[in-house]
Amino acid sequence: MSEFIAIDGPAGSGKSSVSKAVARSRGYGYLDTGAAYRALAWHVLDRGAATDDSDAVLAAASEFDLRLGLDPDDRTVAVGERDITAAIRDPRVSDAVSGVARVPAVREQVNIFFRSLVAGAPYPAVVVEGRDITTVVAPDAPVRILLTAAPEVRAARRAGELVGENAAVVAEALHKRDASDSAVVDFLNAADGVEVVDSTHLDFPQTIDAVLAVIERKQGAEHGR
Ligand SMILES: Nc1ncnc2c1ncn2[C@@H]1O[C@H](COP(=O)(O)OP(=O)(O)OP(=O)(O)O)[C@@H](O)[C@H]1O
Ligand SMILES: Nc1ccn([C@@H]2O[C@H](COP(=O)(O)O)[C@@H](O)[C@H]2O)c(=O)n1
Repeated sequence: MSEFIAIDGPAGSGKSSVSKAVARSRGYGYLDTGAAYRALAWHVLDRGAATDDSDAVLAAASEFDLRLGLDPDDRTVAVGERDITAAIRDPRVSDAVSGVARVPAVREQVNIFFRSLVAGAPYPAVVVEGRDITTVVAPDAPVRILLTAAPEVRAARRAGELVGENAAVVAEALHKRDASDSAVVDFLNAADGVEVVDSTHLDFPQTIDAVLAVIERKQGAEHGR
């Protein structure tokens, strides 16, 4: 049975890039839970429905053959035989994804999927990142981290990734998604026992080191080292 390393935080805080690097460096698995929500949003749109129609979302979720692995070097996401790895990063999906994430039955369904993936993982631990991982999906995980950064820093980092997109439009979309998502789960405040890593003034390697330091300290305490 794999151990959860639970990481949550707001949009653009570095959850996926930092978690992946941490998983690689420790030989752990990596689970991008946002990819599951994005894949479902893509699936709803692909069926010609809207993600603000919760009946349509539930119907799509009942016929949702999601394929998502734990290898930090393989980000492939598929629904059935269709590879949607790139499509789920499209702004059209980013704008629609909060609609599927606010349906409670969807959250229960994907959480069961996440726990079963980790339970059967061929790794000593899996770095699992998303917005409710430290609080809902794995509240008993030995390592729980809230990764954050100032809103303007997160927006600038995200704008830097999206070549050709207007920085102000990117920032507005990111803040809008945070506002919508934070009505469903609180990923802006650390729950009891959750360590905060604030990367506002850290570069990427320093952020990885800060997360690794928390993991080592927590695992050391857990195993009496
Ligand atoms: N400490 C850092 N310094 C500089 N850039 C960083 C740092 N941490 C992350 N980044 C960069 O910020 C961008 C956003 O990171 P990432 O996509 O991992 O965030 P996220 O929290 O997974 O976002 P979302 O929830 O929207 O998917 C990436 O380009 C990443 O390389
Ligand atoms: N644990 C999670 C993970 C994601 N979401 C929702 O999915 C969207 C996309 O997530 P990214 O990490 O890929 O940006 C996110 O905006 C949430 O709506 C979630 O609710 N819980």
